[in-house]
Amino acid sequence: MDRIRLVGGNELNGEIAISGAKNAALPLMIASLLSDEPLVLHNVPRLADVKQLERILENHGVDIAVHGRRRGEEEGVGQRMTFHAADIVDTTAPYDLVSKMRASFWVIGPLLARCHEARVSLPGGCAIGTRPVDLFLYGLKELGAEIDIDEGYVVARAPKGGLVGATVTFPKVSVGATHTILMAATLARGITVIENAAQEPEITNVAECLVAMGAKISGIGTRTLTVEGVEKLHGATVEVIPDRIETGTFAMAAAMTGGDVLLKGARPEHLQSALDVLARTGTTLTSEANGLRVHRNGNGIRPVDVDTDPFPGFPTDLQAQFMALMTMSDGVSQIRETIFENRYMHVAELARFGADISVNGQVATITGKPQLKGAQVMATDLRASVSLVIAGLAAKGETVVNRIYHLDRGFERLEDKLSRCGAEIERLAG
Ligand SMILES: CC(=O)N[C@H]1[C@@H](OP(=O)(O)OP(=O)(O)OC[C@H]2O[C@@H](n3ccc(=O)[nH]c3=O)[C@H](O)[C@@H]2O)O[C@H](CO)[C@@H](O)[C@@H]1O
Ligand SMILES: C=C(OP(=O)(O)O)C(=O)O
Repeated sequence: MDRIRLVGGNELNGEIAISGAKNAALPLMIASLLSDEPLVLHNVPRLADVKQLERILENHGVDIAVHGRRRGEEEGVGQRMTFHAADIVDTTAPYDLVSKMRASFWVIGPLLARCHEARVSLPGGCAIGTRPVDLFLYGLKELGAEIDIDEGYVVARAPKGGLVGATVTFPKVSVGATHTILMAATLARGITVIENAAQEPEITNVAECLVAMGAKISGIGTRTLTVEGVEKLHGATVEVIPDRIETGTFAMAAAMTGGDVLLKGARPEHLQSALDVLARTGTTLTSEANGLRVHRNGNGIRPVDVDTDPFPGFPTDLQAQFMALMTMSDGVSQIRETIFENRYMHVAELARFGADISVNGQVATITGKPQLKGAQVMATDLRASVSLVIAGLAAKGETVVNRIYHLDRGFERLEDKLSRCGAEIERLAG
């Protein structure tokens, strides 16, 4: 299993190109199931999760083409891919494919809408809590689906003539359930109103893609989405938004090591709450025409308290990285994780660097130290893994991060991007 070795202590200086967002690319790829015409996606990141979803879509009969880099295009530019679901040949998403990744469960929406049936294994994904699917099932039932759970599979059937529009009021904000019901509703008969919808930028990216495919959606970017079902969707060409979690991760890395980094292509408005928090730590953030500049000189890191929340709040996917930063603050800070009940797996690993963190229920209390020391650590889930890399970049001496396959699910060319900015970091194969 590959590992990452790094020697901490170097400032980060230079430019990092932000990749396409994993959490937008995945549902956009899934949206291709809704039409028999090709969906072309630009800026798709090269990630293990994208590869895994390709396998799942191919199993349903989707033809996938990756187009080569064009002359004059920068190396490392996102992939341009075509997804053509001319015929859905199989409406089952099997356990061995779906169990590796949470988002693969979302195929249930388009399959049910277009083929009127779906058999999808209960999902996997990062082990950060129980992650139930009750909100998906509630929403699909409201649209008229009949649902059974059979040997670990959700078996869903639409009524004769297909799904029927309805009002779906989520008792809790869910990104995945919003994506799924939104996609399903585009081909349902009549009007669907999704109340208490997630407002994450990735939802907007998908909603705008669906509109480009001929869907009728209003309220995009708000808590209430209204969808007027249409008979058919057509092909479209859509760009994946830049990854706000990758942006925030590198911003926190630069805040921790010090230095001056331009995050090229970043969209600050997609992570304003996280940037506001970073500014309060004493980091200077400047929006520039081609991205976001992050700068911290030798000043200390001020402690800041944070609660995670659905968008536009502070993202849970940046909680671990922010905790890493707080381990070297000038005082005591508290983080309250409100989205997932078990997203503190990195705490025990950060302690190996000498970090002082205690957890009581939802709240982690971090007492900052002037210096961390490099250590052997184990990556536990995607964002936890990168928090260990950030800690290692600032720690004195050598760090080895084991089990980095989690990182490859969500960070494109991480070592390359960091080493170009002066980090001493390498991948050890095997
Ligand atoms: C691939 C992808 O985009 N993953 C993101 C997505 O995950 P994901 O879509 O899985 O997260 P949700 O927004 O659905 O989860 C939010 C909360 O709702 C709960 N819940 C969810 C569904 C359900 O049926 N019942 C239920 O109780 C979850 O357990 C969690 O406590 O949003 C999360 C919250 O921003 C991010 O951390 C993940 O990176
Ligand atoms: C939790 C994440 O991914 P997933 O929902 O696929 O587990 C993530 O992207 O941080």
